[in-house]
Amino acid sequence: MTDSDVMVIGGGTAGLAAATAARRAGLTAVLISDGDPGGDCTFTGCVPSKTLLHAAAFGLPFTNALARVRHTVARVAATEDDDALRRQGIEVVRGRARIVSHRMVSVDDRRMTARRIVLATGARPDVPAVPGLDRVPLLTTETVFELTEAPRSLVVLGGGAVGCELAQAFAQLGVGVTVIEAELPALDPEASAVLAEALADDGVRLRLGTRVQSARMEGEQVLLELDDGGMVRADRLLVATGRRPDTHELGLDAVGIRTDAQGFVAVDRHMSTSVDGIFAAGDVTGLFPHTHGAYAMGRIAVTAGLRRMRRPAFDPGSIPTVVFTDPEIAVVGATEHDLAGTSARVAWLPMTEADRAITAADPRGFVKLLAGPRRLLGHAGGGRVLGATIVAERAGEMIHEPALAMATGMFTGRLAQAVHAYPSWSLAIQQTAAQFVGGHGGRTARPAGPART
Ligand SMILES: Cc1cc2nc3c(=O)[nH]c(=O)nc-3n(C[C@H](O)[C@H](O)[C@H](O)COP(=O)(O)OP(=O)(O)OC[C@H]3O[C@@H](n4cnc5c(N)ncnc54)[C@H](O)[C@@H]3O)c2cc1C
Ligand SMILES: NC(=O)c1ccc[n+]([C@@H]2O[C@H](COP(=O)([O-])OP(=O)(O)OC[C@H]3O[C@@H](n4cnc5c(N)ncnc54)[C@H](O)[C@@H]3O)[C@@H](O)[C@H]2O)c1
Repeated sequence: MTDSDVMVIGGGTAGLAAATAARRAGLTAVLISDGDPGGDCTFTGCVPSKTLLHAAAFGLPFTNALARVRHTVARVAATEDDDALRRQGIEVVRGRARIVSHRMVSVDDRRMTARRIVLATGARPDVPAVPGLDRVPLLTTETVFELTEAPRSLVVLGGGAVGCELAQAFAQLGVGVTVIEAELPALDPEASAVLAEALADDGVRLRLGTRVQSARMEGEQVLLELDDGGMVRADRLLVATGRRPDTHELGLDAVGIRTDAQGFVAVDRHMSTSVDGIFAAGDVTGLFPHTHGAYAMGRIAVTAGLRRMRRPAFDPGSIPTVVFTDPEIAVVGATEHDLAGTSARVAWLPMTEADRAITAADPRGFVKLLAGPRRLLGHAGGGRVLGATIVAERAGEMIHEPALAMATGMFTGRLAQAVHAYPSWSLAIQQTAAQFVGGHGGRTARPAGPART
């Protein structure tokens, strides 16, 4: 006899999704959380960063913007606190869990058993091994939202999603920001170019293709020496160079759970780890480090074990990602450089030709759709959607149409036929898709190749 059907370790998005899915399936669920339920997304990730971006774009002063962040975090956290979970029948245990055996977990002196265990312990900021970095005061996403006063200057190490979003927000709040990025992210190069220009327009200084060699304090300021011979000084340093799995003292070795080279827990498509009865979901797997991915994985970690046939599986292929800068950068599926040299075709529409962008006086960006031949039918009907990159003020909303087309195997001709409202941002999707089945505004689809317009 076990204490519960499902025991979830970690109260972030993946853990909450798993516990809720268990209850919906009529199973008993225990959620072990070492902090307030909500995890990274609510307290140190999506919610504070998107609130800050919004407050900065709205022109709030720094202290008001950070106060709004704290207020918003509290509001969201209240929707998923212990009481809210107990009302759903989820037993919440506070503390740091450790796996004892493939059916048993301990929290302090308490031992609990379950038929199924879900690891959803997330990830933490990863600070690179740069000489001197361990001796300078630095901010990470776990501390940056606690600032109460604006620094005059901020250097951001890492120009990924965190680096770009927070650099833009801080710059708009009046802080002098420099971003140091070793390698350009694997975005469509045209998307990177628009983003770089937008950041520069907001006053962000970009030091691309360079690494930090050493760090030290000089008076009150942090001084970073770069491998291109340059130096950057700033009042504060934000390290945003990626994340490592939070498996510290979790006891993975006790039961032989396999991890990859970076320590992320290895799982199959059904979120099963290498140990029978133990599943993993969310950032701790390193599979798709976004909240909506964590949510999907958390549900699958429970529901896949309930079925023998047509078991739910995690397929990140048609799940979009959005960087919430201004303009937004949204991507689903393949990019053009992924498909260069294949029989795929690409259609491109600059937002300068999209009436909604013109009326909004923000014609930055473009829509790029990629389509490939279908079996037997080839490019008839425009081919099936293989990917999209959209850069636009509302790209994060527009991307869901090509994402849905991918998930349902729709061909681009259908997107072109569906009458879109004028002048919506999404009309640009119809106009781009029309290039696969005739043309739009003198533009027609061309073979995918090295990115060009
Ligand atoms: C600044 C920032 C902005 C972001 N913005 C976005 C965005 O806009 N959109 C998006 O999709 N994603 C965004 N993300 C990513 C998103 O926050 C994560 O992908 C998501 O929160 C991961 O959820 P999770 O449940 O896997 O992990 P987490 O939310 O990290 O939850 C894991 C929980 O488990 C707890 N825990 C760990 N070990 C134990 C243990 N042994 N016992 C008990 N509890 C334990 C942790 O304390 C934590 O509370 C952002 C991230 C950051 C840092
Ligand atoms: N909108 C969103 O969905 C969103 C927003 C923020 C964060 N996130 C997620 O949160 C996680 C963390 O984001 P992140 O931006 O920290 O990680 P990231 O992996 O997205 O980017 C880290 C960047 O730092 C650079 N870098 C690494 N070491 C460096 C060094 N020594 N010097 C200079 N540059 C270096 C890398 O080249 C990379 O571009 C990611 O998984 C991301 O997907 C998502």
